[in-house]
Amino acid sequence: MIDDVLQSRYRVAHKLGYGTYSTTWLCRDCQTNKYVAVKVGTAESNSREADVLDYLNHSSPLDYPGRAMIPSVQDRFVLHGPNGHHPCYVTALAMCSVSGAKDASYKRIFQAKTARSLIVQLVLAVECIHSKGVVHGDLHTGNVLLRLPADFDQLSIEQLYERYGSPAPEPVVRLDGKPLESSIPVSVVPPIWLGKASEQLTTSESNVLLSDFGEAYRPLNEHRCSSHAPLSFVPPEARFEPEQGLSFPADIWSLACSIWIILGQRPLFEDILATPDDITAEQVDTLGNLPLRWWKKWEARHEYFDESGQPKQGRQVRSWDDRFENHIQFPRQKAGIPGFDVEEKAAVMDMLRSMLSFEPKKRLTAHDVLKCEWMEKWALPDFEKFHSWEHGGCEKLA
Ligand SMILES: Nc1ncnc2c1ncn2[C@@H]1O[C@H](COP(=O)(O)OP(=O)(O)OP(=O)(O)O)[C@@H](O)[C@H]1O
Repeated sequence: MIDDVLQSRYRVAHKLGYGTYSTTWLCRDCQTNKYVAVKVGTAESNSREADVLDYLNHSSPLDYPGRAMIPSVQDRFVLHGPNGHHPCYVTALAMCSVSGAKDASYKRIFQAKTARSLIVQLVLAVECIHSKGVVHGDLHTGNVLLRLPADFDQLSIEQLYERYGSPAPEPVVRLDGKPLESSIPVSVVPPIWLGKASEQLTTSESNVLLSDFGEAYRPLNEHRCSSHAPLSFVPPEARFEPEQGLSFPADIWSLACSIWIILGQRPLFEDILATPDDITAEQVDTLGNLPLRWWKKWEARHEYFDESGQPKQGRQVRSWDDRFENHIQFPRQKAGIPGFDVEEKAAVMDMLRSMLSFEPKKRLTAHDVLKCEWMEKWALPDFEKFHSWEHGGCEKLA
């Protein structure tokens, strides 16, 4: 696939990564001399994601600042291969995801100004899609991409390889030694890494693209009762009240969990080897009692709590405040990266607490989040230093 030219236009330079239903390739657009990402769906997969992106980019209102963080579909086509028809679409190339930048870092922390700017952009993006009646449905930091600087396009493919490494194909072999079927590629290429470690990312480089709209839905037209987001980002109503259908507040829960991990080092609800019951217990430890109807429905509650709702003896319980200290402030201090003062901590905790109400209807909307004290006093000013709000969108200044 490397070096192929798709549609007589997109030269495949490297692989960016893959998911369940697609592989994304780094290509050079020979018409514009710019790099792009070409997402190639698995055979016979649908083109829903590109349809959602087209809708978000072309439906009114057009003047939401968050539209700048929604990728636009530059081109669409279908490739025909031995496995069938593959829907493809072309978007801007990104550097890496927010979670990728953290994974590339030993410290796993963003500078405070960078974190604030990333959060503003993520909330603006969510406000924009909600205003158009769309729920993202899979919000987490792996789906928050960071744009590349414009001068990246000046690199030739040779210079790209010199700086980031050439593709290194590895042969595909069957463990039983038999020959490959004709539908299997003879080699595969490990993805390129264009990103940076989280603490090295400056505010002016922190330009967000919200990606992966494969799970997006319009709650007014479609009943969605499950969430495919990673376990620690899944809203509790998906577990306790799926029959009610998920809606915009489900994104707000996942948005709060994403904000937490951008501010600190570790997720709000620890998900390593966790079961859905472990996550519910973490949520109760952090946020207090579940609504009674959910509490009664939760069969495993006796493993974590006694009849009066007190944590079982010997179980380590970490409060909301402990988590802020241990997940956000202490790792920052240890990494030598400034944390948040008492006043800012109170404002950010207040905002997150109101986004993490167990009752979906009581959660803030994305629009409300933008009006919170923390946003107005701390986050928006940092964001505005590097971005302007002109032209109905938001453009990078620096
Ligand atoms: N525009 C882009 N620029 C750079 N990298 C990208 C771009 N789009 C996707 N990627 C990378 O490609 C990989 C696959 O992303 P993709 O959104 O296709 O799948 P996913 O979310 O990992 O999985 P799934 O298809 O199961 O939802 C990820 O590592 C992602 O960071």
